[in-house]
Amino acid sequence: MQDILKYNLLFDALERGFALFSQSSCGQEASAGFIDQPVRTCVTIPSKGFFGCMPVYIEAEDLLVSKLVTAFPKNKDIPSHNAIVAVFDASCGVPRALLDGDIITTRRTAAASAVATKHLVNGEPKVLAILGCGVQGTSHYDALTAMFQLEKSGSARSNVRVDDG
Ligand SMILES: NC(=O)C1=CN([C@@H]2O[C@H](COP(=O)(O)OP(=O)(O)OC[C@H]3O[C@@H](n4cnc5c(N)ncnc54)[C@H](OP(=O)(O)O)[C@@H]3O)[C@@H](O)[C@H]2O)C=CC1
Ligand SMILES: O=C(O)C1=NCCCC1
Repeated sequence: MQDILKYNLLFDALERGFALFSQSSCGQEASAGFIDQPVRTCVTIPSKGFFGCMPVYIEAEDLLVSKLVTAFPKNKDIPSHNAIVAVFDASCGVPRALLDGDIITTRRTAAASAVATKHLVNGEPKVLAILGCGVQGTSHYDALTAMFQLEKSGSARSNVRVDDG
């Protein structure tokens, strides 16, 4: 997954996916087929974290896919987020693949931020500052520096601990 899921490929795929999802969601007919993606369903594990299920039907690929993801923010020495992605054939319902979802979560999230920034930013961004050097802090640095020609970029661990209750 590390070798396959390059940011430049992800940027293009996400832009196409977001456009199709938006068209499908407002009932527009898209020649590239529709996407049916309900909001993630979550089960809460009290004071520990959550377990989320993220299904989608992608007509153009004839695929049914679901990510299953856990977020246990208090994990120490093991990742706080863990995921698998199950892929089924939408023509017959047969399972086709079970993928490690960790790199997919790490990079897709950051690539989505980079694509959103490209469309929302006013002008060409020059400076990037990231607070926090966890998995997403690091992947956002990689994705945003891959997307933009920045003059200054950096990330830092926060000395301020937010009280998470
Ligand atoms: N929308 C999406 O698709 C996704 C969203 N996420 C969300 O992004 C966030 C980051 O995830 P990820 O990077 O994987 O998690 P990590 O556990 O790898 O990193 C957590 C980050 O938060 C900081 N942090 C944790 N607790 C505190 C605190 N009490 N006060 C201040 N900083 C704190 C850590 O700082 P330090 O290193 O100094 O401890 C670290 O930078 C989470 O909220 C996660 O749920 C994640 C994946 C996908
Ligand atoms: O959308 C995702 O993927 C995730 N969102 C919140 C944290 C878990 C993964």
